[in-house]
Amino acid sequence: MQINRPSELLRLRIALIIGAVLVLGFMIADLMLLPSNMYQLYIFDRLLLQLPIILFVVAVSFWRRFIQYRAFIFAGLVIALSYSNYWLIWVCWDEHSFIFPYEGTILYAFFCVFALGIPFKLAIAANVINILGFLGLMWIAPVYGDRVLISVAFVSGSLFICAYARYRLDRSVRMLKETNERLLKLSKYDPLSDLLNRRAFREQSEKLLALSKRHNVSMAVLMLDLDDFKKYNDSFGHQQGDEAIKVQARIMKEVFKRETDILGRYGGEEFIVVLSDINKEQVEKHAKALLDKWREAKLKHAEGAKYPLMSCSIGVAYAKSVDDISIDWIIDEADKALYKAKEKGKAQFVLKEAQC
Ligand SMILES: Nc1nc2c(ncn2[C@@H]2O[C@H](COP(=O)(O)OP(=O)(O)OP(=O)(O)O)[C@@H](O)[C@H]2O)c(=O)[nH]1
Repeated sequence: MQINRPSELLRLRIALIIGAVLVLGFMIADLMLLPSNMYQLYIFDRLLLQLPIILFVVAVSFWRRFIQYRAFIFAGLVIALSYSNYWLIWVCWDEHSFIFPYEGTILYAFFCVFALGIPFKLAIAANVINILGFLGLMWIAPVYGDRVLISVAFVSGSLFICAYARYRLDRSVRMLKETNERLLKLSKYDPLSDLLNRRAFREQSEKLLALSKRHNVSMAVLMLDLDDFKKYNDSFGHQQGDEAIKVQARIMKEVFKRETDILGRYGGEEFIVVLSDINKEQVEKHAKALLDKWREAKLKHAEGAKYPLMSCSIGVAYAKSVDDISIDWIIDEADKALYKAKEKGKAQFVLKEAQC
């Protein structure tokens, strides 16, 4: 699925600014807790280290490849913020014997992983680096005394839960996307032939007609119908009939390969193709190719069918100019041509030059 870049960028910038405001908000609470001789040190860490780091990332967000690399940048951000916090904990303890709380590390991790959206694998990597940093800090400066072990367990446990929650969330989002794609496909495609269903076909052909009108190009509609299909079904069974429908769809896909070609299942054994910007000779060539491919398929027909091999009849409506035509009208013209092809003996095509 394609992400909407401008709104995603804006959302991330707002999240970063909220992060910066939270750092400032926590400063007020922390300053009430800290002895005044540590203000300078604390303000240095928050205003001259952490805040510039966040603002640097805001500035980097204007880089044109930011969206592509954002996960790595945010992983770097959470590591930088956590290590600046470790530095503060260490200096507070080393120079002032003050026990600075470690909870900020956990807040940074949850904020960056969930609000900024660091994906699971990078969240694991960043959190492992941060846990190792915390272990190192406790090794060189056992700030929390006999609570060191429980502090290490609390930080490691919280960062692990953070990464695991990200894993679950990523998995749920992935499953939701897959389900959505499946539902979208089901709502657009006929499951048996894997061609567009009637509704989706109509939508797309209306769009193609509008486009053809704008560019003043031609349009053709081919209506295909399997010959004596009732007899085939009655002889070989419905399931075998379904196989013949699949062969028809395969043949259509082999013949019509342009991105703009619209292929649909119009009804039971009726199929439809809409082509744009094409000349009459090319359309005739395609119709012949469809008939040839049926001959090559050599699908034995039922006893009593007009031909020994399965075939289809094709009605073609060709409009050199589409200025005044509607999709219903040109389909109707193709239907009339199909009727003629059936009348003339089936296994052939009839082309009608459509003029309003
Ligand atoms: N197996 C199968 N048969 C289908 C499906 N949809 C429609 N049919 C059958 O298609 C047959 C269409 O029969 P008719 O409309 O009488 O046309 P026909 O026998 O092909 O005769 P002509 O069109 O004159 O050549 C019917 O027997 C339907 O049951 C389907 O999805 N699967």
